[in-house]
Amino acid sequence: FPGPQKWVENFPIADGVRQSPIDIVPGQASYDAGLKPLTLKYDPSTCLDILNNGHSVQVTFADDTDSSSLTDGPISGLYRLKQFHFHWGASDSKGSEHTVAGTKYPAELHLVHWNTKYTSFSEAASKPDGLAVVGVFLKIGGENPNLQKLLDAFDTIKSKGKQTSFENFDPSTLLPGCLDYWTYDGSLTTPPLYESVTWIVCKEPISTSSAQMAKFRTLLFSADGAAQDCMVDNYRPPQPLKGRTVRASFK
Ligand SMILES: CCCSc1c(F)c(F)c(S(=O)(=O)NC)c(F)c1F
Ligand SMILES: [Zn+2]
Repeated sequence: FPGPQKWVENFPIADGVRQSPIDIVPGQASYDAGLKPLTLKYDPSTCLDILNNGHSVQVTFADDTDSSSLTDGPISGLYRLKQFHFHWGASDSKGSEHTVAGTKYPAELHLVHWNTKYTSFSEAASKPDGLAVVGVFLKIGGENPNLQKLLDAFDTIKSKGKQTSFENFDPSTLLPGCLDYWTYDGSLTTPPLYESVTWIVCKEPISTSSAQMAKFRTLLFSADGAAQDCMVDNYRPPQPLKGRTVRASFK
């Protein structure tokens, strides 16, 4: 799985006009009074399992009903939660995909939702209005007890392809208190890099501890039996804005 610089060979859209992530420059974002507050309604009973997919740790949700959904904010219609996952660094000095005026956070949470105007996630994933991803930065501060519930499952999903049941987790416990956000049109940040994502990046980070970040780094990119390859630096660097506007939901 080659690094970000090589993706363009197999995925030419890597050099596309609406690639993600980006560096968000607050002073250059335009406040849009028409942007609504986010409505996130998550039902813990839709939480299914936790998986090491070889690129990140992912928690997957049942998306056969509207029980866990995103509405309002910059989007129209209803988007269903499919999964959430993280990106992080080899040290606390890097790891987030989006940056804020050049500042890197140690990690970034992505809550992936798909537009129910389409019949499934996989149909929506390649459409220009198919996905809405809520991004939440993690900063080093106090230990996060809600995050700890995820970390406690990591020993059983250390290597690529490992999966274990993970039930009754409420993803809203990983959201910041303030849901002010920046929004822009972008893409998946891993191949196939589809330009199908309405990005909604929360201004306020959540806290995690350095010890908790170290736990993320115990995961492996590699499968059982293969040479151990620590899962770190699974973030794509910021991409050119190419004339896009970043809107802010707050002054
Ligand atoms: C067809 C992709 C399968 S679901 C998925 C994912 F696995 C992922 F990693 C990202 S990301 O690009 O890394 N973060 C925004 C996504 F957006 C996703 F929708
Ligand atoms: Zn992601």
